[in-house]
Parts: sequence; structure tokens; C-alpha cells
Amino acid sequence: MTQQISALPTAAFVPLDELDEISGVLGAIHYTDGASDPDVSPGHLRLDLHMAREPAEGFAEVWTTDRPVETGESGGIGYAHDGEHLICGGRVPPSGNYAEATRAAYTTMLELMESLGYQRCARMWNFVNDINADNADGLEVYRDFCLGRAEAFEARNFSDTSVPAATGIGSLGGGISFYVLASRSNTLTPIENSKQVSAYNYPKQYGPRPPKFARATHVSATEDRAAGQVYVSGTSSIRGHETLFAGDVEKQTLLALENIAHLIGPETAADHRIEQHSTLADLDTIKVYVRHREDIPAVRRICEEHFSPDAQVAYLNVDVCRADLSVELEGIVHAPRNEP
Ligand SMILES: C=C(O[C@@H]1C=C(C(=O)O)C=C[C@H]1O)C(=O)O
Repeated sequence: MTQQISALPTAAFVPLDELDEISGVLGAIHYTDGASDPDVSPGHLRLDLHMAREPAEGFAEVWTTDRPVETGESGGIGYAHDGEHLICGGRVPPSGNYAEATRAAYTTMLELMESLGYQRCARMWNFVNDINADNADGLEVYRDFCLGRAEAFEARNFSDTSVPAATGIGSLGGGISFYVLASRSNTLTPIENSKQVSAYNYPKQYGPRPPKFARATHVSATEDRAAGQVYVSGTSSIRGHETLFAGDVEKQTLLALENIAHLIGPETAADHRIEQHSTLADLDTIKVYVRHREDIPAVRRICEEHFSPDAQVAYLNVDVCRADLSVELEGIVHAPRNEP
């Protein structure tokens, strides 16, 4: 079941064999058994990510709209927009080094967003093959990617407090695939977690340039930021800037959930002067990234104790951005909960 994008962008997970039944598609991101370059020939953005070992394990994250969709391609970036929201994406092919190609691709994308008038960047997703391996110069691929991304954001004058929510996760192939959701006029509020150091302030022990993302982005169709929704970044077992519970996937899952609960809860909302606050039961379109396949049943059991039975949840067996992290979760809060 997809949800129409009206004032705010949202999405739903759809089985790959049910996509033809859906109308008003802005973007269809296929989490499947191979990566592709962006394709706008279907009249929306299609981007295939190598995130599943076989199509039967895959799904599509489908962004829909009730408005006419225009598509195009520029400098290798495919895009689709409806006058208020833009989805765009691309791919850096497999390489021994990624910083320069990432910087160039992200710069092209950010320039395209500016030229189309969608400068309010709500959410980014990055899928990095061999994320924990060393590049040709002995630098971890993730750190290589972060270097290029940081340079692109700086070149386009993004301050640390204007970067969007993001995910940076491993993939099963295809180099580095990425996609972005941006808005023309929504009111965006980056949200940080008081229990974690902001990623863009991580010390250099994690790489030459820090990952540039917010812990979440609150998106509202009105300037008073009421009735918004929250894009929760990939969240793991990190307190301050340190990984906790290395080797214990169940404790890592519980701490990641605790981090998200705090991030979307009343204390953080008050810190950011946002009325709306939520709980884990309000989280939907959730992706759970698990490093070791054999850990998925235990992680699923813990997640099912915390999420709504109505939530869409996808479990993916891929690497996580730090070698000592075993699990990571992301999601979207669609409906505020303001009861005391
Ligand atoms: C899990 C973390 O970072 C991951 C990497 C991200 C990126 O580089 O864009 C964003 C969120 C997570 O997917 C973290 O640093 O807390």
C-alpha cells in the first residue's frame, strides 16, 4: 500500500512484482540483487541498489505524489520532481579510490538541486560497496567516501548545521550508489541527539574528514513546523562518538533503539523547539541493516518488541560503516504523538 505525497514526502515499501500497480510514482528505489545507473525512462526515477542476494529478498521503496512528475538527467544524475519535491540519484562505479569521484558526483547533484530550485535537502542515502575494506591507498573505503562528500558539501557552502539526515551503509556491489530527497519550500529542521556527538564533529580517529549528516531532519509543510514528519538517519550503538557493545549484536540493537527513542522523544523535541514528539511505535518504513545474516532473527525479535505491528520493516544483510558495528536502523516518523 503506498502513501500519496501531498504536503510532505513519504514512501512505502512495495514488493518488486507489485510495482506496475502503482500510479503517481516520483521515485522507485529497488533494493535488489544488482546496482544500476539512474533511469528515468519509466517517467519517474528508478535506481537499483545491490542490497539483496536475490530478488525474492528485495523490495522497492516507492515515493509517490498526487502532482504531475517531470524527469531528466544531468551529468549522470537522474531526477524526478513534482514542483515541491525532488528525488535524484546516481552512482559512482567501482574504483580503487572514491574521494575524487564522490566529490564530483555529489557536487554535480548539489548544483542540479540548486538549478532546479530544490535546495532544501531533507534526506540522503549512500550505499558503499566494501565499505570497511581498504582503498588502493590503505584508507578505509567509508573514510574515503566521507572525504569526498565533505569536500562537495563545503564547495557548495553547506554549513554543518544545514546537512541533511543520511544513511551511509554497506552494499553488495556496484561502487557507491546514492539518492536524495529535497524540497522547494518545506520547513526543514536538522535534529541532533544529546547522547551522541554530532557526526560532523567526530574526532579524526574516525577518518581525515568526518561524515556530514544530521541525526534526523524534521520536515514540515508549514513554517510553524507543526504536523511534520521526521526522517531518522541510520542509527547505531554509538554514545558520544564511541561504539559500545562491540561483538554483542543484541545490546547494540537495544542501544540503537534507545538512541532513536531519545532522538524522536519529548526532550529532543524541546531542545529543538519542535512541539511534536514521538515514540518508536510511531516509526515506519524502517530499514534494519544487520552485518551477520545469522543475527537477523535475534535482531528481528528485539525490533518487533519495540515497533508497531503495522510498521513496514525491511531487514538487510550488509556491512555497517564501522567494522565494530553489527547493526543499524533508520526510519520515518509519519504521525506525531503529542499526548503527555
Ligand atoms: C551509524 C552512523 O553513521 C552511518 C553513516 C552515515 C553517513 O555517513 O551518511 C549516516 C548514518 C549512518 O548510516 C553514525 O555515525 O552514528
